[in-house]
Amino acid sequence: MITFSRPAKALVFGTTGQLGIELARRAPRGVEVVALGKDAADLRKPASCADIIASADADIVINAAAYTAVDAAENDRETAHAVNAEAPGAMARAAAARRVPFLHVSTDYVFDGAGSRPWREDDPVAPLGAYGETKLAGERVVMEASGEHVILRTAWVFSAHGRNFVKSMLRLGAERDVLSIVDDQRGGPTPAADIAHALWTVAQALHGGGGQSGIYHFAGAPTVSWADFADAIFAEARLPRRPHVRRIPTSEFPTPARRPSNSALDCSRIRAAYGIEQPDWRAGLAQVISELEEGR
Ligand SMILES: NC(=O)C1=CN([C@@H]2O[C@H](COP(=O)(O)OP(=O)(O)OC[C@H]3O[C@@H](n4cnc5c(N)ncnc54)[C@H](OP(=O)(O)O)[C@@H]3O)[C@@H](O)[C@H]2O)C=CC1
Ligand SMILES: Cc1cn([C@H]2C[C@H](O)[C@@H](COP(=O)(O)OP(=O)(O)O[C@H]3O[C@@H](C)C(=O)[C@@H](O)[C@H]3O)O2)c(=O)[nH]c1=O
Ligand SMILES: [Mg+2]
Repeated sequence: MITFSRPAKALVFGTTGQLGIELARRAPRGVEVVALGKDAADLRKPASCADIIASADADIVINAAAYTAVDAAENDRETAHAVNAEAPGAMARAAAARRVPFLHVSTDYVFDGAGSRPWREDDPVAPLGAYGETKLAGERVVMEASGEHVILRTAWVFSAHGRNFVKSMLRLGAERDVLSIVDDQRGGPTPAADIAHALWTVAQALHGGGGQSGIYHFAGAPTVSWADFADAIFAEARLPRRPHVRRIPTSEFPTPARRPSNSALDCSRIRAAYGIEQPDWRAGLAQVISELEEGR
């Protein structure tokens, strides 16, 4: 468990999502967490989120809220832009005015997925869809606020809560003998618990006066395809019968939003700056599945 050397008050936006839940569970010693759900802070109203920061007397602000429905965003760009870009911008400016660090989360979907080399933080961005575009716009306004900030780009997040690929596979796997899963999109599945730990580590460093602002990549290892990930899920889960994963190309699984083929993130910068290692997602997967099976 992380311990802060001086007491701190952390304002966390987002309580019901994968990351919001894990941030609350892993709150470091010495940190008072004030977590705000949509009822208390609606990111569709950026100015009201900024007002909360302006009057909160917090030492650190973490944004775990976002519009994450990748396909729905294609037809709901305005809402996605308000939540993923305008609100984080307003929040970052309010935090900067109070000289408080702002921690924000972004995505591998800012990249177009070309090539096979893991993406570095300063590689060219070119999102393929509305979700990625609005998240990229969010990164830019957070940086332009010019306060102390860390933007953690992560990928393929999973946990026992919320909507994610692991839970989708367990649900579909209980219903079908064969699942067709894309095998030509590769990335690093990332346990939400490990992202929470990384963010609290960064928060501790910034609060203690160390730590460098900027964008950092943080995703699980090893890099796999969605089909590989599905196989690993079925190997770990205790389903009555193990479904067969049929490996298909993306062309056989049409979706409203395009996804990157290569989503792998090079995570060396955060190791150098903060000593944060890439987690092995297989350990996190075992934990998430046992948490889900205990809950049954
Ligand atoms: N999920 C993934 O695979 C990935 C996620 N990310 C990023 O990581 C971060 C955390 O994602 P994750 O925890 O998985 O997301 P979830 O979809 O699990 O949770 C999103 C959270 O945002 C909240 N939210 C949505 N709209 C609003 C709004 N208008 N006002 C206030 N709160 C709102 C939701 O609240 P409610 O439930 O009430 O709607 C929920 O608490 C995000 O920045 C996301 O873009 C990056 C890469 C991959
Ligand atoms: C359910 C299903 C999905 N798929 C494919 C579709 C897609 O390419 C891939 C994963 O599906 P999902 O809907 O979970 O993926 P998606 O919602 O695109 O997940 C993304 O969410 C956002 C928020 C991010 O930031 C990304 O990092 C990424 O995690 O698997 C199949 O091939 N077969 C299936 O039966
Ligand atoms: Mg999805």
